[in-house]
Amino acid sequence: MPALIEIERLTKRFGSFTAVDDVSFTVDRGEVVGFLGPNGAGKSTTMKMLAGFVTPSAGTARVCGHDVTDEPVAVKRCLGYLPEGAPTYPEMTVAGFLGFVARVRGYRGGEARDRVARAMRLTALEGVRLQPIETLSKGFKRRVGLAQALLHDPPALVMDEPTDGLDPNQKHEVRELIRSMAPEKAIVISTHILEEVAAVCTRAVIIARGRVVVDATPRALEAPGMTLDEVFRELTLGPGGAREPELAATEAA
Ligand SMILES: Nc1ncnc2c1ncn2[C@@H]1O[C@H](COP(=O)(O)OP(=O)(O)OP(=O)(O)O)[C@@H](O)[C@H]1O
Repeated sequence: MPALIEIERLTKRFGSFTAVDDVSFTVDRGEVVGFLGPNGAGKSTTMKMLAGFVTPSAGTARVCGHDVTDEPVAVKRCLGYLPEGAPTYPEMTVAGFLGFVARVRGYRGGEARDRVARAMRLTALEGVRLQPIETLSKGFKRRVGLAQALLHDPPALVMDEPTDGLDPNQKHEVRELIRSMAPEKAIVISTHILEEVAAVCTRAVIIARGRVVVDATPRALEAPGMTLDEVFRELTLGPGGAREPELAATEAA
């Protein structure tokens, strides 16, 4: 059976600048892949292509067997996506926003209420359910983003820095949540926190300058007597290790 997430020679060019360059990897049910790389390496762009927000320039990606370009609606049904910064509608209450997401996803009546209640329970949002999102702390806003990604209980989850902005307790809770969901799902998380990889990931894919430089278990990475931190620096530093396109054409993402 094919993996739930399949990325095959995926490439994204913005003008003459190649942000994602021939990236391939797969994620099976039960795997949590930590997607690592320095700023500007191409992590968010890869995730946006998986979620259908950016069109690939070349290559393909499939989620639950559906092609991200040819079958975008089918992909969205089986994918939960937490974008960077977790954009929401700030003036809506938590319950109002999640109810709206439930309706967009096609749930009505009791089922919609149950889905919203479950998503709020998983992300511990019940206490702020009637609060406008703009009045929440950064960590709680992030959890609202997480709740909308989990609402339809998708088999594939792609999360762009899920613990960004959370305090240590909240980080722990989100990692526990990811761990508890892992057996049933294929999960990709991007992160800059290397300890997170050891804590929740079964595999690490390191990307630099748009290209995959490592795809291995966290344990295999540490094996040659180096910490993950040292391995990361060695693989991603160097000419152009962290980069921004100087004259790259922009494209609305
Ligand atoms: N819409 C766009 N137009 C032009 N260049 C873009 C666009 N989106 C991203 N880029 C460039 O592509 C490169 C990869 O960006 P991306 O956001 O994918 O990196 P990242 O690995 O997620 O970085 P970070 O860790 O800082 O979030 C960067 O150099 C970025 O400036």
